[in-house]
Amino acid sequence: MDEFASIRHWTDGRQSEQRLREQGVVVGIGDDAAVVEAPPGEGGALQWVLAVDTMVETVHFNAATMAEADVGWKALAANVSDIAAMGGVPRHALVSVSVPRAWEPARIRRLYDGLYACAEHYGVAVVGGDTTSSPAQLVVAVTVVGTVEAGRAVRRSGAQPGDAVFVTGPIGMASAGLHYLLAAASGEQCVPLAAAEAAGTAALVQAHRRPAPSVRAARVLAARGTVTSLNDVSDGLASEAWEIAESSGVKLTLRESQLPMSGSMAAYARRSGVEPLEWMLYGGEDYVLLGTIAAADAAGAKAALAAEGLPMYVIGTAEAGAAGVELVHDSGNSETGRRAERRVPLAKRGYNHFG
Ligand SMILES: Nc1ncnc2c1ncn2[C@@H]1O[C@H](COP(=O)(O)OP(=O)(O)OP(=O)(O)O)[C@@H](O)[C@H]1O
Ligand SMILES: Cc1ncc(C[n+]2csc(CCOP(=O)(O)O)c2C)c(N)n1
Ligand SMILES: [Mg+2]
Ligand SMILES: [Mg+2]
Ligand SMILES: [Mg+2]
Repeated sequence: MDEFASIRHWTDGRQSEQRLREQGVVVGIGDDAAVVEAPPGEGGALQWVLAVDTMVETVHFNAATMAEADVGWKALAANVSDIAAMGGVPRHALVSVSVPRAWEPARIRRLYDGLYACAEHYGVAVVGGDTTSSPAQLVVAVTVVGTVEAGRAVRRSGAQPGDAVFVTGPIGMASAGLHYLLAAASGEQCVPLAAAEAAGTAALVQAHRRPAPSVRAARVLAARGTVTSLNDVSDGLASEAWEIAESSGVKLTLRESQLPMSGSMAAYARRSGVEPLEWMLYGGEDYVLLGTIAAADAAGAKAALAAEGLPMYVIGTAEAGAAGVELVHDSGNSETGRRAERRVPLAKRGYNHFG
């Protein structure tokens, strides 16, 4: 199959006319560039929200950790997560794939199975991309275009002293899943989900392979007008917290006892002799949101999300002071009343491509 036949094989007839119409697609896959209608805002102008993120074989995944469809899902999801982190709605995606010569077109077709599944889940129209060969590794770069109500994008820089700090889901699971997958890997085979089910790590593996960005939660939160900053957790909680702290000029104090830890992660950490806090603070790829909100609205926001079946965990506070992040070790025995609190500065550490 040549390049053009391959592109058709991967993308032809994958999305309904209705989805494309809904996202104002005038010219989709098949011309020099896509053309989409500038969406009219409901009750006000919209602004564009643009993001691109790349996944590279051996850096972001390998043959054992993810199947092709997982790579497709996650490549789009990582971008959808960045749009969510601005309070926006993801709409259009451009997909660039650089394919090793040894890869059959059927493998990329499977990548598109996952990518289109994610696109459908979040209402995104895939409108184009680019295709090249690659000397060795697969590279997937996805660009997502979204919209946000004019002037309402939620930045990293708005956190105020007194705000509550929150996350929209458990953290550390994706990293624990990766730990399991790397340990369970044997040869070039993708570790089957059935093996993870038997090992009690299926939820962790799925968190790693199929992250579910908090678009809905971000929209509910942003509409309240009380959320002062948002960041999605790609490089790890500590690293993202540092970004908010530095760009907002505040100190974030996180309470260890409030960090949402999944039961399966805690159980797997115990079994494998790993300190779970390491995954939660420095693991990354959670694609939940970390943010700050006016303290007076924290309970109201939590209730509004709960009404939609969405979690929100208050994990700390923003304070005046030198930009930085502190962790309060407060996981002492609350029954005996011995809660010796210890504050430690949190290292500005996380996944770093050049670190
Ligand atoms: N090569 C580049 N050229 C121009 N801008 C870039 C480049 N790489 C990153 N940026 C910009 O730098 C900022 C931070 O990018 P970064 O990729 O760290 O954020 P992120 O996408 O939220 O995190 P992650 O990639 O870890 O998910 C963004 O505004 C991004 O658009
Ligand atoms: C095989 C394998 N080894 C290591 C990792 C861990 N990892 C890679 S990139 C990244 C941060 C997010 O990426 P980015 O900053 O590019 O968005 C993390 C935590 C993995 N997923 N697979
Ligand atoms: Mg990025
Ligand atoms: Mg981000
Ligand atoms: Mg990163």
